Amino acid sequence: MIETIQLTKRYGDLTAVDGISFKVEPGQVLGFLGPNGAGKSTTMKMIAGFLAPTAGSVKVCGFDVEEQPIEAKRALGYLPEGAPSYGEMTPLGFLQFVADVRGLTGDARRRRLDDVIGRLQLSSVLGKPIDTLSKGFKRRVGLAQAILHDPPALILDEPTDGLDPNQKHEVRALINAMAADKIIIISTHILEEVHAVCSRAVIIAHGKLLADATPAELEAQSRYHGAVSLTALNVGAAKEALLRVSHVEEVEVDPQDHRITVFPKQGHSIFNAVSETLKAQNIGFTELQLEAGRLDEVFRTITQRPAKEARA
Ligand SMILES: Nc1ncnc2c1ncn2[C@@H]1O[C@H](COP(=O)(O)OP(=O)(O)OP(=O)(O)O)[C@@H](O)[C@H]1O
Repeated sequence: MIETIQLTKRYGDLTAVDGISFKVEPGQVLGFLGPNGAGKSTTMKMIAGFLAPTAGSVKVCGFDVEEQPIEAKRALGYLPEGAPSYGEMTPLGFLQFVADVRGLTGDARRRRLDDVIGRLQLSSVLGKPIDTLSKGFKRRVGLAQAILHDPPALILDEPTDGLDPNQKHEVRALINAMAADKIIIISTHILEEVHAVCSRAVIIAHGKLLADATPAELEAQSRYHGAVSLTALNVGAAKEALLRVSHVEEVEVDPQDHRITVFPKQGHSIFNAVSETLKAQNIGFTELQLEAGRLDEVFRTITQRPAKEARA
């Protein structure tokens, strides 16, 4: 388990991380979300033991990061933001160096090197200076060093930032493949990532923890949760008919694509009634959908609310 207890970091007058507490169990991928400057990297650096907290503590697999730093670091793989490494080294040289630092020897060392080189598909670039590699390959080298000693816990700071869609997909697939038996924390401001890899999400802003929930629970906070959306041939007629369906609170038309969203009164389900009304009145429609909720809207609402109110 990774546990942060009232974790706090102050830089002079600025409180970058303000009393953050959460737990992550094996098999969970925790998405750490927040706007720029929220305190994500600072929190991750404190979990990884790269930065001492001003107050509070972190335990990694039962080891206190400040009191038992060697044991805690042994249990942890860390990909810092931007995946920095030694640009003049080759991936092979760099990974051999990390294997030395991690104390890997003999068969285990060979097996682990083969495993990460295969898993991250690094064979074709093993002998080229890291500085000359594409962003995607650099990120893969960074991930390879993080998982080289096969740690039970992983901290990945924006692992897909700046990657193209194919590279993002590859990195997410790798995280999913490792997720079953590891504790993984990834920071991101890409909300689709939460759906793609996270079993839970923590939202922070101005250093404070504002939400800790599953993606579905967060979506359920969206005003779009339970709404019904559709495209109609005759938008005006459809809107008029939909406003008369029982338990409909509001009907919105997107000014750009003219998609209609029908909002229910609180606690009511309107999907069947919407569909039946449109059919009964011969109003042509396509793409009728029940909305799960929109994470981007929940993220905006939570992070732009005053902190006290958000935590209430
Ligand atoms: N070494 C430092 N000295 C002073 N202030 C710092 C230092 N490092 C970070 N900060 C400040 O602490 C706050 C949190 O920064 P942090 O990098 O943790 O945010 P973040 O959520 O990771 O942001 P981003 O998404 O932009 O990476 C910011 O206001 C930042 O300017």
